[in-house]
Amino acid sequence: MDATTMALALALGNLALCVPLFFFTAGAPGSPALSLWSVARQVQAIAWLLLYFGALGKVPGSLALPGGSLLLFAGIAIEAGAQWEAAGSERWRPILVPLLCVAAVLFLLAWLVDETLLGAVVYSLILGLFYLAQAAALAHSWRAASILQRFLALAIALLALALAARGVLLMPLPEGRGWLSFALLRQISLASLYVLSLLSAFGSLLLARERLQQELARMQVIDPLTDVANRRGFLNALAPWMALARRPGHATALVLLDLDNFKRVNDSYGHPAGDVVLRQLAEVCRRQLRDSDQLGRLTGVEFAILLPRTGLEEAALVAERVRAALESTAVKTGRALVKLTASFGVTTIRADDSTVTLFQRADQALQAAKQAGRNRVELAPAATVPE
Ligand SMILES: Nc1nc2c(ncn2[C@@H]2O[C@H](COP(=O)(O)OP(=O)(O)OP(=O)(O)O)[C@@H](O)[C@H]2O)c(=O)[nH]1
Repeated sequence: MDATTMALALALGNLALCVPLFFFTAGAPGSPALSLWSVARQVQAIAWLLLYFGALGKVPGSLALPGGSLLLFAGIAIEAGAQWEAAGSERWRPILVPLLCVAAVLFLLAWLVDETLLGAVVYSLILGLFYLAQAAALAHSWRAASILQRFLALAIALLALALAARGVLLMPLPEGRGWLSFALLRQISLASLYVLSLLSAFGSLLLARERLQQELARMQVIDPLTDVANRRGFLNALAPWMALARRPGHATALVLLDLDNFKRVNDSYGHPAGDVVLRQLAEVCRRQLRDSDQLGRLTGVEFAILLPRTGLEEAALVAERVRAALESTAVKTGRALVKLTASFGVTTIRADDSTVTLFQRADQALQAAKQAGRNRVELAPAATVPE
């Protein structure tokens, strides 16, 4: 494919992507990353159109070539920014415009000095660099990344290097050497750019879908207010420990905790302030626990803590630690400092327990703590047979 046909193909391809994207984001505003990505693709579509009409002679080359190239830099840099945004980092924001300005100045200088050689060198290097920034965003959380994300990071990085290789090799070997001719380098660079554009377009769409699926799966087991496991998530985490409790020597404890007199917080400061207090107190509890422990929100202001490989007395100490941490915490809401306490019921899983009997026993201990004056830890009676 020659460069003119490729410019047309990429212009039409990007336009065909932008139109449904426009209606998609207009119907239901998507994430900032998706909106940004949509802008990036619009800018790339205009860039390719300009380059195409420039190649046809419909727009003067002195305008189309630098104008199209600068727009292309901007489109690909914004696309890299969208990938960083999707990766949860905002650090790209303050550097985008200065980086683009430096790229524009470098390219224009190179192009003015020597359009064919130096201009092509800087053009390839800048495009390669911006695509490498995209690959870096995809590789950012490598351990947590899906197979698709890892593949895209590697493929985009390799193609970006192939694109930049032209820039690196053109300076020392302007005529090429042996089989590595100038024409071949140009073909490799054009093909890399074409595949990069398609790969990052389809890859980004698939990644967006994959992230949505992961978010939906997460929402099924995570409480959105406190960001700890919800009832379903907690019961999922509990299930294997219920099974393990049938084997001797594997004590696992369950602690139920209920915030005391929470209704007063809502009544005095309003429900939104109550939400803030609830969120912060959940965080206080979480900070007192090990990574292997599991905190869950069962209902309104009732939480549960699963303590694997923990006996009754040790669990009582953990509960006491959480109780003391809550008691000493003052949460600042808009209008006041709120101090709250919680009551705790502690038990361990028994070999013949079902979740119903387990929670009943922990709840009885919790109610005993409430009746004994709140802000205390009560233990369920220890099992008469070894646990
Ligand atoms: N702000 C806020 N309040 C909630 C939420 N879920 C439950 N609540 C409130 O928490 C309060 C729980 O009240 P109860 O558990 O019946 O009683 P309490 O006032 O905590 O008193 P005791 O449990 O008897 O110590 C109710 O007023 C609920 O409306 C929530 O997500 N946000």
